[in-house]
Amino acid sequence: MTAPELVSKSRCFHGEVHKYMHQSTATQSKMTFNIYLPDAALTGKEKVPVLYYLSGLTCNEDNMITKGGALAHLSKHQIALVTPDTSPRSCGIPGESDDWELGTGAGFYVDATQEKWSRHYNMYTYVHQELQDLVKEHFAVDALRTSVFGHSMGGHGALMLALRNPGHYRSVSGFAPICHPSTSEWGRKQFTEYLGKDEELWARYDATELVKQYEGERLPILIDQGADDPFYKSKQLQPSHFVIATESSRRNVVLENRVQPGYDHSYWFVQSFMESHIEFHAKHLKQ
Ligand SMILES: N[C@@H](CCC(=O)N[C@@H](CS)C(=O)NCC(=O)O)C(=O)O
Repeated sequence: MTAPELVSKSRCFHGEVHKYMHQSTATQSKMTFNIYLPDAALTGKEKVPVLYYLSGLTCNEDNMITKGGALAHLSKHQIALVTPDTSPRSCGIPGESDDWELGTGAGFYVDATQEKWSRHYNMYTYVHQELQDLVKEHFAVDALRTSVFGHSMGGHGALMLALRNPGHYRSVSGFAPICHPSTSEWGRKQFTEYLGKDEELWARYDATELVKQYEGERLPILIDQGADDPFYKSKQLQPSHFVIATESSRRNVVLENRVQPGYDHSYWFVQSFMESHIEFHAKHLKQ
């Protein structure tokens, strides 16, 4: 695997934030990501646990790492953070950037099967496999201690990745995750476009459908949802569907679901609960 190309490097909270670009096999395009490495990982003294964060619609690799308020807490726990982009970019697909809910910035963490998108839009393989292989090879992270979290579309991506791959992620959490994409406009629109009309295939990427079938190792899950989030109110997120599916199927998942009065969908909300999510992951990553 060719080494990623360093684009920039900045010191921050007793560690460094690096931005890299690399040619991806999964997406057949250049991809960028940021990685925060605490000093222990930079000196090579020890391999540190690693958290992957998946962003929401319209985001790139920078939104969370610049305004999520995560780095001080990651430094305290000596955990690395990887923030990938949310889609391939500038692939030459007709209309790829015309709609903020589709294409650029909206990859939905699936492997597209529809011809228009299938060459490049393979974000599932990219974030779950290719990027993690690359990070493991080039940085001092302990891949056996990996967890995943995310926001909105990325919160769903995190839940879906963890439920599809029992034992791979120690813990998973979401800030206002889309929870049942087969039943909400955010989800149906993108699944139809990327995966076609076969709803059985959708179910393999839908966190609520996946939790009904989960047979893996014990999976700790934390969800925070702002009560004043307009996308929650308009039923794009549907956390209650996920809660009911979890409770009724009695699967090997331990879910803490919290609704936070007064908070909306923005990074003001995300940064308000970031410390609590990192404490949650640190507990499981250090066991
Ligand atoms: N552009 C949309 C909002 C999209 C949105 O809220 N995106 C969330 C993720 S779903 C986000 O994190 N946006 C980027 C940011 O706040 O930095 C609108 O105008 O309603």
